[in-house]
Amino acid sequence: MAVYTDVSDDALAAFLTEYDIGGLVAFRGIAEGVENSNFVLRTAHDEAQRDFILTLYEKRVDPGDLPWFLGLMQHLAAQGLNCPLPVAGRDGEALRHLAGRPAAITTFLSGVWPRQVHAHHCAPLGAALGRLHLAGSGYAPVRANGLGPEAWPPLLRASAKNERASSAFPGLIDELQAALDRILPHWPGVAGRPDLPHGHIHADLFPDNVFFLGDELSGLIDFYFACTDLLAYDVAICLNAWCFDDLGDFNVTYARRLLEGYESVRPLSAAEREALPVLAAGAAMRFSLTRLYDWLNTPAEALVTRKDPMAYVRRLRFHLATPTIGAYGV
Ligand SMILES: Nc1ncnc2c1ncn2[C@@H]1O[C@H](COP(=O)(O)OP(=O)(O)O)[C@@H](O)[C@H]1O
Ligand SMILES: N[C@@H](CCOP(=O)(O)O)C(=O)O
Repeated sequence: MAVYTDVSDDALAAFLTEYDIGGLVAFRGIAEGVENSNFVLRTAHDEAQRDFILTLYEKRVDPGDLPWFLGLMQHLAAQGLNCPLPVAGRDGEALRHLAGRPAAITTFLSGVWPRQVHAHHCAPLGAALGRLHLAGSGYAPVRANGLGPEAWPPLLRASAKNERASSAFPGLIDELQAALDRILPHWPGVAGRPDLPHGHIHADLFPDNVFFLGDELSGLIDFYFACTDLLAYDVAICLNAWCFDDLGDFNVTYARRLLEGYESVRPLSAAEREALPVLAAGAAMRFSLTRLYDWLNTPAEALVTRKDPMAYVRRLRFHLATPTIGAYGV
């Protein structure tokens, strides 16, 4: 589920008077997603009906970051990227408050996310990521990645302190510590290592954040982990999220298509290609750590579905055992 905060009819009616988007026709919570509360809102203006998404921002989103996220979506949409466009109220402000939470309305995107990834999804996904990176370059404000390499040791320590860590995941804390010791000294731009191109990255472009209509990619959503970081790290996140099957096996055809799609828009430099194994290991580490933390700290009776950290630990093992870029289809 992802409706953490209920919205009463009266509160919604009062909220909508601040907009010029027509009268309310329908309103329902969306069960998918894990971070925020999302609702579909249908309004009518004269004869025309329109759908919107109402988001109430919850636990992990720092309210101070919301203007950056909404500004980035506005910028990307203006550049022609198909992403949700924040809708301003009559006073020109898109970021407002509802039911005690920061809230915003954005445009509704058509399409469905692929429940099963196939090879034909991967090139369009790569190309869309490349377009996102190019389109983001004109957005001046910067947001550091709060879940980048500096955040990984504290996240691991926080999980290690949890009394259930060793019984739920025997040996995992030590394995992740050993993996961190291998990854961090090789991270681009640290300890005198050459840096790589930076820009605004999505940082969570998993299949559930990418919509398709038939074989056509129709839009990208969920920019609430977006930040300014290594562009190739975003590629590495997608290699993890799109190129492993349900058994945890890496699919090099998917990876090749993803990279070809990306490079049809933004070719990777030789240094970016060389860095793919460590970036992919870092991406697997990031999702292993946040999933592990959430697994240990989400009460079993909570309505949200906990995501399995081991799925990303297995990816991490693959990357650490695969130090050459050939294995990625490069
Ligand atoms: N702009 C949008 N257009 C259409 N559906 C959307 C849009 N934004 C979110 N959704 C729906 O809400 C679900 C959860 O959104 P998401 O942003 O991934 O939530 P969370 O950040 O809480 O994980 C998506 O899977 C999709 O069904
Ligand atoms: N993609 C992350 C969790 C974030 O979920 P989202 O619903 O906001 O995309 C993971 O799989 O661990």
